[in-house]
Amino acid sequence: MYKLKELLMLTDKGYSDLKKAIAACTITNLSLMMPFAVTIQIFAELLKPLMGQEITWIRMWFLLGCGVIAAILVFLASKNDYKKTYVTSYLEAENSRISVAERIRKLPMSFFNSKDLSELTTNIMADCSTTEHVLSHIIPQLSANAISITIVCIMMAVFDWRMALAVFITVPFALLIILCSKKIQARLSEKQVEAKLKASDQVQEYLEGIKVIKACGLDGSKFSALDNALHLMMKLAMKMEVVTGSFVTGAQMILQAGVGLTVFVGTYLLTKGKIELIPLLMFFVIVVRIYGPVLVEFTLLPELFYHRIATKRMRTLMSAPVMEGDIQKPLTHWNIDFKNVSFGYNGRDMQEDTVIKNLTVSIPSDAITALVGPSGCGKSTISRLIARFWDVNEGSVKIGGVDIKTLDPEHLMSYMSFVFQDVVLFNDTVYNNIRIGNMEATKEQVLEAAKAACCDEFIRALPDGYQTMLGENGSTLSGGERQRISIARALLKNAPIVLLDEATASLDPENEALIQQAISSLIEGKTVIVIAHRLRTVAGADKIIVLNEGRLVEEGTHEELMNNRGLYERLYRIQQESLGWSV
Ligand SMILES: Nc1ncnc2c1ncn2[C@@H]1O[C@H](COP(=O)(O)OP(=O)(O)OP(=O)(O)O)[C@@H](O)[C@H]1O
Repeated sequence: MYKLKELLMLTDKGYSDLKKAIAACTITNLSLMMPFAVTIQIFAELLKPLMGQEITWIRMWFLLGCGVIAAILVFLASKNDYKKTYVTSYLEAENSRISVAERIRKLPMSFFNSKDLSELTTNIMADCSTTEHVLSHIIPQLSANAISITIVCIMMAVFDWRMALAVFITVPFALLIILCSKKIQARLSEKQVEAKLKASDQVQEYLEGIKVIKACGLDGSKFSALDNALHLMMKLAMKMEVVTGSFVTGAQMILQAGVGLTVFVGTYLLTKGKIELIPLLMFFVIVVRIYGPVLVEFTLLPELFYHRIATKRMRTLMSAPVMEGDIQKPLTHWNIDFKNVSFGYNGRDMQEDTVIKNLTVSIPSDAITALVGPSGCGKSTISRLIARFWDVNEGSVKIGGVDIKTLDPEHLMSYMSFVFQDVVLFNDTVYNNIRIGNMEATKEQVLEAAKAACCDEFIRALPDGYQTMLGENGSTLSGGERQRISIARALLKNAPIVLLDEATASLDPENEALIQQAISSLIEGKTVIVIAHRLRTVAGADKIIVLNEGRLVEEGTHEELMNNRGLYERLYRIQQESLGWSV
């Protein structure tokens, strides 16, 4: 049984609930035998005239009374069974969804580089639903049926072992067919799951890229890729049904042969005078009744095989190593030091993919530091390393002298605010989207942050003001408005380190002025790291770090770097010249 807990990836509570559910289901199954036993007794009573005996009416009334009591007991057992199986399985599935989401939150970004979104969605939604289904509809019924079938088998064998043998002899053969099909079904299930993932990937890509698809006239080719993926999914689903159906039907046929066998053996024994008519008739009734639960077992088993694939995927996710570091030590200084840092998105083994190369640089506290350099030189990567979205492969990043690898990632995050160019807004109210910055903030604080980020005016003009729903990723707002909401969020967080990545790059001058004003409130008295392409926007920074191909090439103030006449001066000059261009 312990293996079952591992196999189904259950929590301790889930496992103990499953045991209760199996017990409840077994009780229901056994209680269902009571009306059946009463029916057989009534049946035997009714057949008495055939044997030249009289019906005992007192006994008949007694049996009817027993029937009513049995029906009440069945009702109570089913009610208990329902509560124990369904309610607890839904709770367990909810728990496993939460633990998967929690795990995902703790995984390093490198994990997400190798996984796509639809696979993770499948992990959280479909795999947990499979667990839900297996816990509510499969395991308790399967176990309870197996227990009650065994009890009936033993009882029948005690009564007449020859007849019991005739009834049950076909069961192992039919079961063998189901077990033999396990490998084929598992292979097909895996293919089917892959096809489903591919199809949901295609649907997602099609919907996300619908603008580009239309603009570039890709409807035909992109749609045929989607069409093919959906067609493959349908084909595999049908194949799966046909294969599963064939095995189950084959097993059913063999099992049903037991009815004929029982009649044959029974008639033989009757003619030889080795069995009475009434017990024989009882066996005939039982053989029809008992094959029902056995058939249910055969249809449930393939579903259990399928569940193993879902748990395999969940197991991979749950065993992926989380980010190291659990120190919650409060940080008091905000100077950031990179020492001999090397980093590549594909890990330390892929030397040719190294993005940051042996970088040693300091970012002073309570000052504005700009990261500049040609596109792809690693500016954003450095900001990701500071936030520990990724861990360095070599060297160290220290904040206030503490190696951030030793810190709990969530604790570290509490010291940082971000403003990125692509703002993520949630399908929630404007108010809640700002409050995400600090869930403990009061209403006044939220409004104050919105005002400081120049959002208040446009938010009040929205149909429901702060309570306006934003739609998916705030699609109803302009780029500048979205950006200001993200600044309000960062302001509310009031973290000592602020990372700004190209925050004003794609905005018109009016919006840019508003955002500059919002940013000024945000960065006041903070350790600020700005990533900028347009060098004139960072000319006033306290320190400018110039990178090229992942290496530090220059550092200093704007004046110092201009005097150096190096890469910075060259990039600055080119940008100034381009300002004079017109289209
Ligand atoms: N998630 C990722 N996985 C693999 N490689 C990545 C990833 N993100 C960035 N890179 C690569 O790392 C290198 C540096 O990227 P980065 O975004 O840090 O440059 P950047 O200087 O910020 O560029 P830009 O100014 O164009 O935004 C690039 O070659 C890029 O292709």
